[in-house]
Amino acid sequence: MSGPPVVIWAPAVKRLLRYSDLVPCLEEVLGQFSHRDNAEVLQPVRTAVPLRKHHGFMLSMPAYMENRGVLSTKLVCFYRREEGSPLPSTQATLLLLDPRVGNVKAVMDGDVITHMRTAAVSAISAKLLMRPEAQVLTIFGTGHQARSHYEVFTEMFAFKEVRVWSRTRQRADAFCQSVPGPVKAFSSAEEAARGADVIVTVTRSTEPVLFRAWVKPGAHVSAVGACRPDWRELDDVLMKEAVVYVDSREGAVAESGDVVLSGAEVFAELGDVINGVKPALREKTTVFKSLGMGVQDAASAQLVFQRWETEAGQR
Ligand SMILES: NC(=O)C1=CN([C@@H]2O[C@H](COP(=O)(O)OP(=O)(O)OC[C@H]3O[C@@H](n4cnc5c(N)ncnc54)[C@H](O)[C@@H]3O)[C@@H](O)[C@H]2O)C=CC1
Ligand SMILES: O=C(O)C1=NCCCC1
Repeated sequence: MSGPPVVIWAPAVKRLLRYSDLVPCLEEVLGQFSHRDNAEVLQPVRTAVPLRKHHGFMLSMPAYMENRGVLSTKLVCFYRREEGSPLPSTQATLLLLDPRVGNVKAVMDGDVITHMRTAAVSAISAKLLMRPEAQVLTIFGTGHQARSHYEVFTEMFAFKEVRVWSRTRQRADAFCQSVPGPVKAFSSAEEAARGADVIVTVTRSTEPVLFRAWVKPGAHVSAVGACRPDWRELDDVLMKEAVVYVDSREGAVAESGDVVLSGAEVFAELGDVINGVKPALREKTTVFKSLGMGVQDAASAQLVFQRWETEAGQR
């Protein structure tokens, strides 16, 4: 019989997970995913259960990496919240199992993992697809993902200017005051976007907030919100004119309103670029449409658990 699972909650996950470990680990995992070799990664398209009464969805995100011996599933609920609602818009819990016997080894907070692994994957997209001379980063949104994206983008790259846009100036100002480095607050999305080399959209919008007319030719856009087939963050023109990269083709055609409703062609997965199978067209305007993958959570949970075991062994 196996013992009960350990519980590793948000403060411990935050202490144990570092971008310097996460980014190279996820880069490797994205490449493995795109090989479509079942011994490397098995990840069915996630299921979404609508919580109609509560204006939300529960996603179930299993993944198995046979070669690494990692089996996990994340349950994440996300909601359309009224502005100013005290309730969280996303809540996640992760189960890490022993694939040999099927017992749950750890129950982990999934929020910190979701914030950090999503931002880390966007940073990988920027590393691969932004122009080397990129100087200006713009973030649309001021929530959890905005913060984690700010953290990893400023840790990995040396932008000369960072901008943030929110629908209210107050929230943009509050974001600027809460982060360690200089950020310019914008109350006009257009002004925040014009001239930016990299634009990260991390909003809960269901309508386009970023338009091709505002995007500098050759810029890189990492589009992280709009994770339902009828939700949008980017307009049709941007989707059709840019070269579109995704985390998973199956996920993008099933879940991305920006891809499905625009009719844009998906050029490649990030993993295809990492594997050298598809080029990184840095000179073109590029969009990375992120939806999130169970295998990103699985690899992150393994990193947390390994560090937790090391710490436990030292106690
Ligand atoms: N691609 C992925 O792997 C993941 C995507 N997400 C998605 O990323 C987005 C952001 O997530 P969090 O930062 O955790 O949410 P959050 O609730 O912490 O922040 C959302 C931000 O969007 C803004 N916002 C809300 N409605 C808006 C509208 N109509 N127009 C413009 N801005 C609006 C809010 O003011 C806030 O700044 C959500 O859409 C979420 O579903 C979340 C986790 C993973
Ligand atoms: O991958 C995830 O985790 C999520 N993706 C879409 C929205 C909520 C969380």
